Amino acid sequence: MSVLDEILEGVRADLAERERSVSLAELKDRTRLAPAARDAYAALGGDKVSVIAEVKRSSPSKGALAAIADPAALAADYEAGGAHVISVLTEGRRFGGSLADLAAVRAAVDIPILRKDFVVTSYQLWEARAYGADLVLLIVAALDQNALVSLIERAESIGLTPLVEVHDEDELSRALDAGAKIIGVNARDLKTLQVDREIFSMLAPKIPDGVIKIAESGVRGPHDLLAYARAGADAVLVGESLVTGKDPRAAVVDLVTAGAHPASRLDNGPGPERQQ
Ligand SMILES: O=C(O)c1ccccc1NCC(=O)[C@H](O)[C@H](O)COP(=O)(O)O
Repeated sequence: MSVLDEILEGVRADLAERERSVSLAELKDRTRLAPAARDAYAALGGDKVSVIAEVKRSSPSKGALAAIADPAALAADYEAGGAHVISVLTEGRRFGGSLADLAAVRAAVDIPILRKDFVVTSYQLWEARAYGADLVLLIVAALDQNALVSLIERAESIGLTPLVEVHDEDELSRALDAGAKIIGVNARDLKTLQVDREIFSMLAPKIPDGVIKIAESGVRGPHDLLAYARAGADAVLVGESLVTGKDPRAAVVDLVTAGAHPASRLDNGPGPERQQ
């Protein structure tokens, strides 16, 4: 069984528990109290390289990373540092996250929030909206094509912006066939946990203009952001190096500053926002 399969097994068990305690109808009712979804395309599709800063306590690859007693305070620091989107890991068993983290972060920041989890049913999309997310991660490797297409459609229909994650060419063509408008290329292979930053450079040229390209994982500092940017990234998603550093806010400032530098866009052509 791969690491991803093990994670999915736990996710399905936890999901079944939540479905027993909160009905879908109740969840849909709760979404009426949630603030209107923020515009993720505006946050990610500008002419600078955007920064998605992640609230990440632990991971299957590294174990415990940071205690993060107050995820709202960390997210507020990220926002003060200029982050464009906050990613909140809500998976509990391997990442130490929760929907309570998502709600706390929603109450603390005004920028869009990504629910980062292993979504396998539309129930989780309603949860994401009910707890204040604006974007939701859909991992191609975790879904068959019918499920991927229907989750993208359902997410969009309830106001969530899907970020569709791929790791190889086959997954990329499935994401494009399914109509993904924001694609995250994860340098981490979720089956082996190996990180290979070159995967982004290999896949980015195959992603059509007008689709937002996000480089996920392995960003240790501005030099990695710049390398991803030169390979065509519109945004980077950063977790470990922010939560393990001494000053997450200053680290975000450094990334945002690098992303705003004209050199970061040299080989990149116009950003999605500036295309017709
Ligand atoms: O981080 C892991 O070990 C991991 C293992 C299995 C599935 C997903 C995993 N991480 C999720 C992510 O994609 C990252 O949290 C995100 O891209 C940030 O990566 P990093 O900056 O390298 O922490």
